[in-house]
Amino acid sequence: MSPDTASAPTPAPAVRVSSVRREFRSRTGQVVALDDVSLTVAAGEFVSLIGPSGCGKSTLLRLVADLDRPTSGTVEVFDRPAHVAREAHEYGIAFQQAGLLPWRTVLANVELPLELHGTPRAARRQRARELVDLIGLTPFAGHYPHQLSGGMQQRVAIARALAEQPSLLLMDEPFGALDEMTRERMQTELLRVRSETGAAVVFVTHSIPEAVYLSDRVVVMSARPGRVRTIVPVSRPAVPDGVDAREDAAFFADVARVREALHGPDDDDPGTDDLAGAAAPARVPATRGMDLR
Ligand SMILES: Nc1ncnc2c1ncn2[C@@H]1O[C@H](COP(=O)(O)OP(=O)(O)OP(=O)(O)O)[C@@H](O)[C@H]1O
Repeated sequence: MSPDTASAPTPAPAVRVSSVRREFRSRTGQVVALDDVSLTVAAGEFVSLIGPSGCGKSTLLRLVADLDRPTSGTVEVFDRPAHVAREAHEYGIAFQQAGLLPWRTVLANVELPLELHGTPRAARRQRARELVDLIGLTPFAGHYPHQLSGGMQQRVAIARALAEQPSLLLMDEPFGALDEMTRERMQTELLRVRSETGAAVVFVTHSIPEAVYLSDRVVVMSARPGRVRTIVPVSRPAVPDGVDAREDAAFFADVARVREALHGPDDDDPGTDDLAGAAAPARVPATRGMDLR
């Protein structure tokens, strides 16, 4: 049984993944990327997926996004099959590469989904201006992607993902390519944008501190075949104005809990995956591909 089945489901969760298995066939044989994965994400909740490289985080996100279909099991978004939710433009997607169109300005990139779905010109321009303002790039609205820093490009990608007022944002390592300072600013920005929009977020990351800082819950996955190993609720205490939550003792305690969950004693097969450091002391991680600062 998945650890998530213990939590009481709300009437219309943003995401409900039930007993999902995803197998791939390749020249070298069959790969079981996900096995018996169940997960519920409440409306408005921020959930991060973390786990060793190849454990199926992106595969799970792609299934939720209806970019792929499970071999067995079901994926529902707001109580509807994922493909129905996608057709209803229920969610926005931002991946590691900002994926902006180089020949379109910031404003025109943000407008793109609205244009594709037939929103009249004046309405889409107004919405794009609001979003560009929300991400603090109004002075750059007429710039082209190559005139922006990596962090700015990522902000544009997030604004574009928000264009259709999605109730669910799916993000796959959106800050992975950014330097540390920009990344921290973007994390703060994302929390602000999310609190203004009320969207649920499913966020894939390799960084334990990033997952803890952003999330209400951190889903720790085991190495292939990917399963939900455990789900760590994050305490997120209120901190006084001017204090960064990343400097709070509760933050460090939660980081340690996620780290211990990743390297816990219940590792099924520690010798064959990227959690080769599973037997090492929890605070001396040796996980390849993980950012364990
Ligand atoms: N289209 C595909 N065909 C064959 N195998 C695939 C395909 N997509 C993913 N896989 C395999 O499924 C497993 C899970 O891949 P996935 O990209 O979901 O992992 P991940 O946890 O996101 O990895 P990373 O952290 O390195 O990005 C891997 O072994 C991968 O090689």
